[in-house]
Amino acid sequence: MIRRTKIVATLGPASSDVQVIDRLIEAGVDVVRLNFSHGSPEDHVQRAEMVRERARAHGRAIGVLADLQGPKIRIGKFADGKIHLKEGEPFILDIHCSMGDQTRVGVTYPQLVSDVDRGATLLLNDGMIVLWVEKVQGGEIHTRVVQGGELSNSKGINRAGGGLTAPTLTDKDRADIITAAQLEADYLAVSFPRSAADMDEARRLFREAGGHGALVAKIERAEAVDAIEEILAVSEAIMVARGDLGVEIGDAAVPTVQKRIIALAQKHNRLSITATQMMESMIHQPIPTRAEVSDVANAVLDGTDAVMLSAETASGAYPVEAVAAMDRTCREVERHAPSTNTLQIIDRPLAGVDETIAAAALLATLRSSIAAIAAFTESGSTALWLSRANPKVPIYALTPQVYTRRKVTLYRGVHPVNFPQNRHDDPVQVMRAAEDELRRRGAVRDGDLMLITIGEPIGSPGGTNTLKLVRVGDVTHRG
Ligand SMILES: Nc1ncnc2c1ncn2[C@@H]1O[C@H](COP(=O)(O)OP(=O)(O)O)[C@@H](O)[C@H]1O
Ligand SMILES: C=C(OP(=O)(O)O)C(=O)O
Ligand SMILES: [K+]
Ligand SMILES: [Mg+2]
Repeated sequence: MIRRTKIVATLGPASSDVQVIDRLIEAGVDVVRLNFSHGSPEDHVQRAEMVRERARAHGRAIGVLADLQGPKIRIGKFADGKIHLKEGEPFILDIHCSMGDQTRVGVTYPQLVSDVDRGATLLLNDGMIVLWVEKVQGGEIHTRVVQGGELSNSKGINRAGGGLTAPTLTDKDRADIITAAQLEADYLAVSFPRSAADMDEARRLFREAGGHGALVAKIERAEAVDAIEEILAVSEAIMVARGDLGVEIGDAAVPTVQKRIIALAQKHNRLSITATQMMESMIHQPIPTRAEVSDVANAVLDGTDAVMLSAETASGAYPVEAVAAMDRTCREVERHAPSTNTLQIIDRPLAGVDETIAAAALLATLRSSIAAIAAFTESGSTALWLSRANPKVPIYALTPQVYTRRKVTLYRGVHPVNFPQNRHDDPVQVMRAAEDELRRRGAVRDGDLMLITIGEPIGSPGGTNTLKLVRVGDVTHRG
């Protein structure tokens, strides 16, 4: 069975050459994430081009998600790339330091010195390293290591209890939005939004720069959890960004927030990505822990559209194995799990014609054994409605639009298919061609039942109004 939950993999130094990208694609990556917190704009442009070139070679569509850094404070770089901090040692965050060593490191946000005082606790690398502030002296924050460990280049710094003062979109983000538009990002992820206004501002800048992609609100601060409904109203997708979120609201609060916001996204017909530390131990080990497998499985059961890999694929030793571990976990869970939220779409008042068609399609899959759904779509909206209905049957989004094929890579249960069509085509011929295409792909066989959704006129967005139940290979309906 084809996997319904999508896999997002962050690209970095461990996943930048053609061989690794090819293996990631073969292992089943659906969307790549370019993390603008690391690397240069040129690196990201090159990676996006390489991924698209390799995706074409594999006959696949792969989405590109550009993730802005946001107002996150980060440490600078180390001469040796990383150091090892031991409990009890002194360590200095120094705004004038350009190359770090065992005693000190730079910070990206000089104002940090006025934001912290003696007694503050600083959490580095999503809370892995804990520093206690002893004194602030000029441009130096003198700390004592409370919890040590490995500290490498550009790791984030949070203050325990949250409270960042910087605005959501930094000057770097504004420049990176232009790069994201130039590399035709299919998704733009905004870090640390507090409100709908932050998302509106990012969208305005992205559209002004010519960006066509959808917007992802990263839920990673307490204010965003409180403002979740207004943020969902103006975003196509949310990310449960558990790294920073865990630091801000406490790790123990994350699982229930995750469940709540995935359910809300589903209810509002929005997409959701579950992110961070999903297969963390695979940075160093070829197999995941049981706890990590359970974490991925639970996100699938929560109904997330996608599960995400961060350092596992960006800088870890086993990027391909990490994708493979996610892939087998998702498939196994999907085989046994009941389809979540299935009846929600049928129970609630239906808003539009396309939503009604999606509900009818879902009902058909519950009553008959349907092998696949072929959805003709221009903008992807029919595919989104069908995906929100969450049938157990694969949904093939048939579209001539390359942007749409790349966008639906994130939609749970939806698989993009390149399908040329135009408004003068005869609908009967078009549907027959769809049947042949799915048969050619092995998605259906002669004798199977399949559903087709289509609108009139063919090739115009938003017009889906027809649901057809077809027996594959049956010549009588072929007109
Ligand atoms: N483009 C990149 N270049 C270098 N290192 C990267 C890149 N992307 C990710 N990484 C590494 O992987 C780690 C985890 O990835 P991610 O979650 O994307 O970043 P972070 O947690 O730092 O925001 C990063 O801290 C960094 O060490
Ligand atoms: C995905 C996240 O954001 P980033 O990796 O950019 O810090 C997170 O905080 O979980
Ligand atoms: K980021
Ligand atoms: Mg974050």
